[in-house]
Amino acid sequence: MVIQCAFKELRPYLNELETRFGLAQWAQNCSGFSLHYDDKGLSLFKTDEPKLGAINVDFVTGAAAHRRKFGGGKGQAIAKAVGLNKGATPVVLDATAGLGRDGFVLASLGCKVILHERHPVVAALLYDGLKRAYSDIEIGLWMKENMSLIFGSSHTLLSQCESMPDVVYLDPMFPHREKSALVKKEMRVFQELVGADNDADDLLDFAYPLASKRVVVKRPDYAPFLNEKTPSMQIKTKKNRFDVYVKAAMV
Ligand SMILES: C[S@@+](CC[C@H](N)C(=O)[O-])C[C@H]1O[C@@H](n2cnc3c(N)ncnc32)[C@H](O)[C@@H]1O
Repeated sequence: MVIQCAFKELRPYLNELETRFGLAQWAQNCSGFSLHYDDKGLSLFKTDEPKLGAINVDFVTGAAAHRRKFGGGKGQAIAKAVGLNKGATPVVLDATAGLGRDGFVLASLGCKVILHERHPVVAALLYDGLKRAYSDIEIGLWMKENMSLIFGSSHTLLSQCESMPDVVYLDPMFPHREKSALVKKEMRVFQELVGADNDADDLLDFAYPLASKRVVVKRPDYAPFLNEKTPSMQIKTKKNRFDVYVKAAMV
């Protein structure tokens, strides 16, 4: 994998990312992708499919800004799954953060969100998006208070947590059933870059004792329950469902 920056002035920051996330070591074993850093931030490209364009994390403008200002509110499925329709604003540990989209929706709805991501490239993209958001004049302070990232595997991190979050949120990768052309560009790149999270079943066993109120698992509608454990309730959307494992009432 090629890792490059647009101007030499940007090199120190790229070096910091390479060190923090071990990108250089990872790049040796990964072909077909490139990481490019310029004044818009860090972007990932799939080199054999340039038409897919850049994948990066932008919490400040575009879709994220729109969602923050005009998003679906506490009536949307993810909010109900986490328990926000009961007026609570829980601490949520998003143990499979990805690019932080769900985490950002939850933060926009009033949750404090701690993100865990173990894939070096995904974590670097997320870190870069958070860093740019932290320095934004409008949302910087709020982002710093409500969204933070820990790089590492939740298989280890969940057992080391010192305080109990109200909710642990899980959205591991699951093989897509649809033909690849139909799958959203980001999901296609993720499937190739990250692969299937075949060890995801174990996460429920780490998450359940840790959460004080509930564990929420996002699954495609055709996926089996995580670790074959039947949830307390389900909230369904068109293509996904949220399996909710309730431990205590939200207050
Ligand atoms: C489907 S994506 C999550 C998408 C995310 N919900 C979003 O809205 O952007 C799954 C992510 O979980 C990460 N992941 C899976 N198992 C993990 C673990 N044990 N610890 C940390 N991250 C994990 C994968 O690397 C991948 O980036």
